[in-house]
Amino acid sequence: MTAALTVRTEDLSVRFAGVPALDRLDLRLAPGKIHGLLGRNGSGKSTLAATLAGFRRPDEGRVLIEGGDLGAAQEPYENAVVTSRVCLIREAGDRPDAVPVKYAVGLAAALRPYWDADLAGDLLDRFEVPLNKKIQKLSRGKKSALGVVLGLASRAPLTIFDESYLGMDVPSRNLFYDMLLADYAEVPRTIVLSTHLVSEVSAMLEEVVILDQGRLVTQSPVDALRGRGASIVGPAAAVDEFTAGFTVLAEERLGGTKSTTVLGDLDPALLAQATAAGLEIGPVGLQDLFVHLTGVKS
Ligand SMILES: Nc1ncnc2c1ncn2[C@@H]1O[C@H](COP(=O)(O)OP(=O)(O)OP(=O)(O)O)[C@@H](O)[C@H]1O
Repeated sequence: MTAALTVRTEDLSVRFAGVPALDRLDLRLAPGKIHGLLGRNGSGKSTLAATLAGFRRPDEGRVLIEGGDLGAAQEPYENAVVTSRVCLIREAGDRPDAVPVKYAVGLAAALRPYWDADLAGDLLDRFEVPLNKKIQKLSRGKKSALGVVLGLASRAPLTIFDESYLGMDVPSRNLFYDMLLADYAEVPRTIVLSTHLVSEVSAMLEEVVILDQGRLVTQSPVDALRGRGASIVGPAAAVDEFTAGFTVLAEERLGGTKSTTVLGDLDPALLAQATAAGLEIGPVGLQDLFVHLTGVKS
């Protein structure tokens, strides 16, 4: 039985040639949740994922992984007990690729204490990954699918997918999301999905970490983040009148109807005013908040 792990970073910095890729990060990833690790290109997501998985030694500060059958907090770097329980799947693969798929599957089965062979077989069938083909001869999408299979079937108490599924086409990615949710419901564990494609994964996430230029912008449950703003939909003139004075995150117009996403709290008096004006109030989209918080100009 997999028991989810808790991850903490304390004052974590990683530098390349003196330039910080991660800058004094203090984080806590709660056990048994699906976390989104979000940030623009170059924000430090892959560096953080690699450091959490023990692939990289921090330059300052530390990573601590605890709970489950690990018990007290331990650092992952050069620690085989921790790293056998932490599965990082990256687009690059990190596997020998002049060997058939079945070799990589056998290796994972030998190294992963919670490996589920039935699940692996089922997923290889569903993603149509041929067991006897050499990994280097697989298409990019099938290589990604192999990574997804190894990540899910490892049932590692901390499983990190670092944009490893982006090589797959949309139906395969949707299958990955479905299989991830189904297996996570059966065997809860701590999952991290690193991505800049926020809208695609936002419905699955329970908590998010947003990085920008190696620094922590925010760490928050998704619901709390969505509560930081609202979308107002209705007749364009009424929406414009109501949203004047708010920070506008996004606007969309279809004929006479407009949807404006704003930052800020809507108290009960404002909500009543909106209803009286015939406006509908909805939650703010994670993508809009992400764009705002990381300063992307749309
Ligand atoms: N091996 C390396 N050598 C030198 N600099 C690196 C190395 N790996 C990452 N960096 C730098 O560290 C910073 C963070 O990169 P990282 O790959 O962690 O970002 P990312 O958020 O995963 O980006 P992307 O979404 O583009 O994959 C970038 O400025 C990058 O150029």
